Amino acid sequence: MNEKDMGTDLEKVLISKEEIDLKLAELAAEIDRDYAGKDLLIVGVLKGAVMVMADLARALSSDVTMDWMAVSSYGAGTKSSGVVRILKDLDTDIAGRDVLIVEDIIDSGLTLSWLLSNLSSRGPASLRVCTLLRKPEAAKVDIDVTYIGFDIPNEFVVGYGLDYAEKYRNLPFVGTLAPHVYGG
Ligand SMILES: O=P(O)(O)OC[C@H]1O[C@H](OP(=O)(O)OP(=O)(O)O)[C@H](O)[C@@H]1O
Ligand SMILES: Nc1nc2[nH]cnc2c(=O)[nH]1
Repeated sequence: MNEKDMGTDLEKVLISKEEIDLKLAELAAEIDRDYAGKDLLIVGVLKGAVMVMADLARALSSDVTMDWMAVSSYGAGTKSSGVVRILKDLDTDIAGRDVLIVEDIIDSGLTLSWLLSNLSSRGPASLRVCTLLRKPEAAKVDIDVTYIGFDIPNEFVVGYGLDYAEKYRNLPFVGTLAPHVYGG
């Protein structure tokens, strides 16, 4: 799907596919450097992080292993409920492993804060976070994030994995929705 096919649903493109590709290449180079000689496990948080995981993993030169977790903190709407449920747990035992959580977005930070405490209780050798997007103005908790793609304004965004009511995940860019779409 491209920008034209979005019709009147899209308000604006915030981050283009080209900007995302460039940023992921930079982040991948940093990660390659930081984990040289290590056996890195990257953990994608479903569903939103699918695109970031796929593109980041292919931009890395090092061999990594990949695993997935699905958690739910949002209902059908656009606000975090703060209540996190595991919908799918890791297949990997992460005790003693170097683990990098890969997220599409940190908004309130509630999901990640919960995930960090859950995964750190499993005894990884190291645990860090990489996110494509972060909304500093929306933060409800302070989180130490090692790899950040873009800090963005406090607006609801879709595309590149991010949905509204399960739609728009397949847009190759990140954009904002027209207020009439979500009743904003
Ligand atoms: O910082 P927070 O306010 O907690 O928001 C961030 C979370 O929200 C999104 O997931 P969502 O719950 O929408 O599920 P999805 O990835 O399956 O779309 C996103 O992928 C993060 O995991
Ligand atoms: N689609 C989408 N999901 C989110 N989850 C947390 N923040 C957002 C956002 O801005 N857009």
